[in-house]
Amino acid sequence: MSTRIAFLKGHGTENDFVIVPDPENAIDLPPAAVAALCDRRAGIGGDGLLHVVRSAAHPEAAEMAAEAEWFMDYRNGDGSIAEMCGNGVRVFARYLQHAGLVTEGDLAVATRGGVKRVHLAKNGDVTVGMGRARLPEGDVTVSVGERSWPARNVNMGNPHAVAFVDDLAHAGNLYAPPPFSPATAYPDGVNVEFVVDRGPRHVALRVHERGSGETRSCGTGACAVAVATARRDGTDPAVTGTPVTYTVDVPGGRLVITERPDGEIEMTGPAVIVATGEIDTEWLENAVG
Ligand SMILES: N[C@@H](CCC[C@H](N)C(=O)O)C(=O)O
Repeated sequence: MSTRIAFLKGHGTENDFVIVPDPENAIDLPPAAVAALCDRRAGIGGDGLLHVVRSAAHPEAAEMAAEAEWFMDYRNGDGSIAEMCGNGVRVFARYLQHAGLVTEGDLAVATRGGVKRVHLAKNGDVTVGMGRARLPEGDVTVSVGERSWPARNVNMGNPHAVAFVDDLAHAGNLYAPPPFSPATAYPDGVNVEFVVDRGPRHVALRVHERGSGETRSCGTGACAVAVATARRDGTDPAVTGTPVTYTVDVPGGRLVITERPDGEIEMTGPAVIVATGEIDTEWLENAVG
């Protein structure tokens, strides 16, 4: 007889997630199970999965338990693990509110990228303190077909390569990760953002995410883009002493990113729970094989 596991489905600017509440970390979710659940035809479908666990119950988060009760055990759609997911944190916080585990206002969420401070606003927006970006040195070129562009390395806990292009269509179909030169530039893979200008302090992006393919939004990617654009525009707050805000349009909506002179970055955007349901564990066991 099959048993059932509760799940929810949510998204943040259409970066969508299967949410699996599991406070005591009792559900085994190997990569193949995550990939089966995120499969858009044979599973529930999602760019990634948010495993909701009490920090104290997870070996990777126990040290953060005093600061943050809940750990976002984030997985990419292919089952791989990533350090951080910006849209994921907003949706994670929205789930905690939806489940009555937190109320509107401020909370802390443990992630593999450290504890993130989150604010659930009355208007439905969610703001996350994303920490500081690192800008590793290195000249990298990203190509699509005949075109190639220099890419800026920006690390938001997870790696990003940001390329400014004339037209987002030049990024092509993004079915596969765009090739880099040197090919060894990112041994652990990378998320690639293609960026165009839309107006003063306003850009738009398309993204190919490591472990998920082209997605409709990437929160860490939008932060990486804002950071790279500020350096390009001469608005780097560490230099000007003034915070800078960029509006970043993604295919699935809009994110607003502010970087302060101390390097701290805040991201604001929506987060929505769209469905609840039950996973048939017999199906999942068969899918995993
Ligand atoms: N969509 C996420 C990023 C998820 C992780 C990424 N695919 C990686 O492997 O680093 C976001 O909103 O930040």
